[in-house]
Amino acid sequence: MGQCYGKTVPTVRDADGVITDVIGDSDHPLQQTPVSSNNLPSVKNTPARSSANSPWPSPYPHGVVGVTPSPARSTPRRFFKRPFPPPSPAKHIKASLAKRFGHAKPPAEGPIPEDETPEPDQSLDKNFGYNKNFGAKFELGKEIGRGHFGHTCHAVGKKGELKDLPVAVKIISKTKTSISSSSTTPRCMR
Ligand SMILES: Nc1ncnc2c1ncn2[C@@H]1O[C@H](COP(=O)(O)OP(=O)(O)OP(=O)(O)O)[C@@H](O)[C@H]1O
Repeated sequence: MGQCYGKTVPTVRDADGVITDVIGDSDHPLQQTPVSSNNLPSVKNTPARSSANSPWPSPYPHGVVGVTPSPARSTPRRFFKRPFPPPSPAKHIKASLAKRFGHAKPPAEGPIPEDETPEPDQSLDKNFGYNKNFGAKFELGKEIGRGHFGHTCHAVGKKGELKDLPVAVKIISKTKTSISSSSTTPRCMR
């Protein structure tokens, strides 16, 4: 068990000294593969040269002897090293900015305007100045919501243009901002 036994293939030597393998039994030989005396297949009688009588026709046109040269020889040379570096994407960005704004200089950094033409009654008061005298200006009510930076409370104005008007006051924790010195920064939102 576990051993491999090779099958002895009978051979026939012709008058030229060419040895031919005989595949199949002696009564019904299936195929004969000519080999030379050095146990290599005989080039003279290979099937590629004797395909005229083969039931499978050759894909090459008739009369062509040998193998067509490889088309790889006619492949154009590839240059892996680029003569110029690829264009910088920043140039495209600058060009698009120049096309949009009329000059190559990008707009000055700053807060992005939320609304081009805000209506007076819909704009938010973004000034943080209610930490002083906040209790004198607004009557703080119950909490109506919470956000990431703080919570929002209902309030009513006591004086000024917001007198007796309901407002929403967002109280931002001091730990979430660095504007005010107090622990919380009330922010009035209409
Ligand atoms: N003007 C308002 N009127 C009524 N309710 C409001 C008003 N502003 C805020 N709220 C309520 O308070 C909640 C929290 O508001 P807030 O502005 O803190 O939310 P947020 O923008 O998600 O918070 P953050 O910006 O801190 O993440 C809202 O979900 C809303 O229910």
